[in-house]
Amino acid sequence: MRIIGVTGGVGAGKSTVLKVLKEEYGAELLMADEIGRELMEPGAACFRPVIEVFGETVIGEDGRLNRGKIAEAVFKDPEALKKLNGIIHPAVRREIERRLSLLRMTEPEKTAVIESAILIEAGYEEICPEIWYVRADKETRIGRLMESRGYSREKCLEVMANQMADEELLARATAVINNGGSRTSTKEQIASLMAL
Ligand SMILES: CC(C)(COP(=O)(O)OP(=O)(O)OC[C@H]1O[C@@H](n2cnc3c(N)ncnc32)[C@H](O)[C@@H]1O)[C@@H](O)C(=O)NCCC(=O)NCCS
Ligand SMILES: Nc1ncnc2c1ncn2[C@@H]1O[C@H](COP(=O)(O)OP(=O)(O)OP(=O)(O)O)[C@@H](O)[C@H]1O
Repeated sequence: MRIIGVTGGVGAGKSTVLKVLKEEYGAELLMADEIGRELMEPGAACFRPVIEVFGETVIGEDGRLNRGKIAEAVFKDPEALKKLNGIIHPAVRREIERRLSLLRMTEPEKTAVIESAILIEAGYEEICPEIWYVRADKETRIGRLMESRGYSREKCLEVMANQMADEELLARATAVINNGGSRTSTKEQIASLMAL
């Protein structure tokens, strides 16, 4: 089974690359933030531990965790982010490894893609022989995020400040996808990498 790790900063285009890998190459997607989201639902493994650290005030009116409130707390405070990561990452990692072993048994011919904005920080180099770094310059990313998600410039900068620098990601990646241009150009780069 080919295992590819896809990383890149907020708004760089990871989801866009993943969509191509799934639709055109039948890849199986393992997205850390989506799995993290599932594990934070009421009754799931991380729900209570998060409340124990951040207090009852992070429970929303619908009884689920208020992600906006948690984001406000952690992206301004590296210590709080560390605590949140300490709860979410081990649980996400276990779930990803469980899904990978299942895939290895049932669909070994498939390509599995693990995606996270903080793939390297969270230690996934250990299980991903390939690390693809999806890249676009800061202003392009901010412009896209403001338009598509309604993020403020300040929010983009806050999240970026908590992510690994471009130079370090370039040094650690086994391949780089430049997503600062057109979607067609990105698809062509993916095609070259998939042909390897
Ligand atoms: C802080 C939380 C609750 C905010 O949720 P919210 O729905 O508002 O935003 P979302 O999850 O889409 O995150 C927005 C962006 O922030 C960045 N980000 C998320 N978690 C982290 C982190 N731990 N460190 C650095 N950047 C992060 C990513 O680029 C992400 O796309 C959520 O991001 C979270 O639980 N993060 C910790 C878990 C984690 O590490 N997830 C995997 C990161 S991909
Ligand atoms: N080559 C491109 N040209 C134009 N728009 C793009 C391109 N690539 C991505 N986008 C748009 O930019 C936005 C951010 O891209 P995407 O959601 O793929 O980023 P991401 O890396 O997954 O972000 P996050 O870390 O927050 O999950 C989206 O609205 C997407 O449609």
